[in-house]
Amino acid sequence: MNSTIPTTRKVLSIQSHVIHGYVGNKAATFPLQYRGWDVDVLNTVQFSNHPGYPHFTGFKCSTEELVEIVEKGLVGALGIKYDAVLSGYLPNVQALQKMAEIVRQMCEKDNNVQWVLDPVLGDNGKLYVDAKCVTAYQDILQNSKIFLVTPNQFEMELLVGMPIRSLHDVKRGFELFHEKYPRVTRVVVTSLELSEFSEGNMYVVAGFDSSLSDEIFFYRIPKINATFSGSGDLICALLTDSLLNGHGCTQQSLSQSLGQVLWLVTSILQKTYDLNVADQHPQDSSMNIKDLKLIQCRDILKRDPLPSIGKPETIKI
Ligand SMILES: Nc1ncnc2c1ncn2[C@@H]1O[C@H](COP(=O)(O)OP(=O)(O)O)[C@@H](O)[C@H]1O
Ligand SMILES: Cc1ncc(COP(=O)(O)O)c(C=O)c1O
Repeated sequence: MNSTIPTTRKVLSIQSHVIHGYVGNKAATFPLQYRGWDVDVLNTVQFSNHPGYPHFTGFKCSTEELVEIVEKGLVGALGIKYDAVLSGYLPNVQALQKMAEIVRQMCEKDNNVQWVLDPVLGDNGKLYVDAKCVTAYQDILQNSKIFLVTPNQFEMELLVGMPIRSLHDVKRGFELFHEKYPRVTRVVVTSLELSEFSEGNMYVVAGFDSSLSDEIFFYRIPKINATFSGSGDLICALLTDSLLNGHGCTQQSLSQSLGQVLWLVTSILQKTYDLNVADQHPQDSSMNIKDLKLIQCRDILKRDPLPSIGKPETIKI
């Protein structure tokens, strides 16, 4: 076999599906495919559109259906070897626990499988899953070897059990996270709103890689004047690509990968915003942007090599 031909990486993505719009698997699949991944897509729910719209219809998969597809089908009968498993929204605590147990075993049996876990719990102080999922995620993070976890600010607060409002809290939060969940190697906390940066209208995105250093790093991102659904699912998928796809010769550090992924996400959100402004009827002043314009952003997704959003700042633990 010609060793210069790169192998195509395989990921199993376990997330929600919407027929219209781009959240969950709809936000992850196209970007991953466009960046060269073979994506096996397991949809945990099938909704007409995401629940941020006033109405939606659809159905949820039962725990038994989800378990059977992975255990009997993908792993059992087909014996597929994945490079990564990406887990996101699961419809109830039982499905979350069972699916996590299956993924944990997949990673234990095969060291090559890397688990990227997005602990989908809620946003802006509001849970959008059963409260029992909080302790379920805490147990999963304590007991499983996980490559990367991507909580938002609220989810990180729930996982470490303290409010995070300042850079000092970020430092303490990461320390607590590492004490509580030593088997999790990398953490990226997306869109932190911190007291130090409230004036400048900035988000902070912070990361820590326990395998590399004792430094927390963070990027400041100017806020676009809108809210987006699916941006969390998008950043998680793009981090999976950047950290595990082996673009270029050397494996990148988490901090380098995050800088490039933030360039991609910011470019996609800005283009989505610009297209929305161009499409808007004058009476639609609310900038609650429901659907990412992922297809219109395909040229952005294809950029290689990727620029970085800037240089990270660091905090010593
Ligand atoms: N209004 C915004 N302006 C600029 N960037 C944004 C905005 N909303 C989201 N993002 C980007 O999307 C990423 C993920 O969004 P976030 O809101 O943290 O995810 P979640 O949907 O999981 O809460 C952030 O790290 C940030 O880069
Ligand atoms: C079922 C489901 N999956 C995924 C998402 C997207 O989450 P995020 O905006 O955190 O990426 C939503 C948000 O509305 C959702 O309802």
